[in-house]
Amino acid sequence: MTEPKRYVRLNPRFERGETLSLLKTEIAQQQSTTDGNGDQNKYPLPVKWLRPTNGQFEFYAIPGDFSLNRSTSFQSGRVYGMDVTSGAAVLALLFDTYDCNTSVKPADGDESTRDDEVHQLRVLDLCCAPGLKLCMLADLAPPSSSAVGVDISQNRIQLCKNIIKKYHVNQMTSGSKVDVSNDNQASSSHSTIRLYCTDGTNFGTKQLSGLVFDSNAEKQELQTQGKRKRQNKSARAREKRRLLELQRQEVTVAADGVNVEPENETSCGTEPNQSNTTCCIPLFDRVLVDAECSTDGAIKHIQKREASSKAPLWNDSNMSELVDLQKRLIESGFRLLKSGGSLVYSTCSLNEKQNENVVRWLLDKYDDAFIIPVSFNKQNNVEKSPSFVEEGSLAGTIRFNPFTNANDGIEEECLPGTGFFLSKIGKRL
Ligand SMILES: C[S@@+](CC[C@H](N)C(=O)[O-])C[C@H]1O[C@@H](n2cnc3c(N)ncnc32)[C@H](O)[C@@H]1O
Repeated sequence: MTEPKRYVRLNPRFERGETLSLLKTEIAQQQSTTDGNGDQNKYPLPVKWLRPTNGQFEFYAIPGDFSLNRSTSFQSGRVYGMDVTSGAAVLALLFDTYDCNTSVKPADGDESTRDDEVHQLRVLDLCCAPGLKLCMLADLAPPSSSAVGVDISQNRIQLCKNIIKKYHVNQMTSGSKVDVSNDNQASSSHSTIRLYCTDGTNFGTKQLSGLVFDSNAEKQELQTQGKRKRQNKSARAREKRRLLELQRQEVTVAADGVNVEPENETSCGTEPNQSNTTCCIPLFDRVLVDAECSTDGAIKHIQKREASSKAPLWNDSNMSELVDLQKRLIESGFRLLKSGGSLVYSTCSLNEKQNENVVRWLLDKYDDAFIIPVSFNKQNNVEKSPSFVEEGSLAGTIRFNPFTNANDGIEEECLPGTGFFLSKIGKRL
């Protein structure tokens, strides 16, 4: 099996030209120390089939054998190592120009439109760790939006925290560390990110708990403790108190009905100002359910499994448990979605049971759920979708198939690094 394709997404906090030029130099340097075929000059190569946002490409292909971890571009937080398919899920969730029935047809370099250009969004990522999609959601949502990430795994949520600190909290301006003395600017122009370590299948149904990170609180803490890397005892206690208070406020907002329509819709479906509303949190405009899956589409996971005899094999019994978890996750995400909002369900599996069948199950159970067909063929100067983008067995759903025989050079260069399924689902008003 060949090296899977690899991609980076540029961190918008840095000047793009500088980042691309640094990356190009680093690719050339690594290449000169290995037996490359001299073909590396073309990298980093923009991924054209994913339409640019704000006139700028989001993703660039890099050589499959480039050691990203060792590069300054990566270590300094200028680039995220992230597959294009993950980007496709985030863009489909935030931007309606990927919807098949939208009339918006951007011209070359035009800005993509978001259904809700000016208003801040409340976004939920129900299986968020390690957090690359969550970071992208927070980067591309309108200013002052809030992004809430939930994950059941403590280890993975810790990883997620570190990634958010690296890319969001420590770096707010071009090429420099965050100016913690200017907290207003920092918190008003970027999305706030909160992380909960808890079970996504029942998030919001009972007393809210598990808030482990808030990006604004983290910035304030940086301000208080300066550049010290390790927190002392009192800083940890202060952080704990602050998070508990923020968690309490998240619930109070819904219970008091402070946020007028449509925020007075709550996850418990109860009206504001009723005494039993303390268990409720405000619903979300957008929800991502990037569910736990068998990872059979991910080339690097396949390679790992081939190399290890310990990797779990899927049988009827654990597969049906997995599908059951996926159904509970998608149902929970749909319950937390506002009417008129949209949800993306995705996996890095190409197995119909974990994909189309889970979505079919939701559509059968909820009359107000419907598919919003998505397409990636409206990108610049390209009339048809790349051949590795296929429609799933359920109309309007999308599969990225990296095992396709790409039929032209450009497609070949920008084949996804993983098999991936995504479906966009709306909730009727
Ligand atoms: C495919 S990964 C998510 C990747 C992530 N969206 C990203 O882009 O970095 C699936 C995640 O689901 C989490 N998970 C599994 N069961 C869960 C549950 N019941 N509630 C919340 N998260 C869960 C796993 O810990 C894992 O981190």
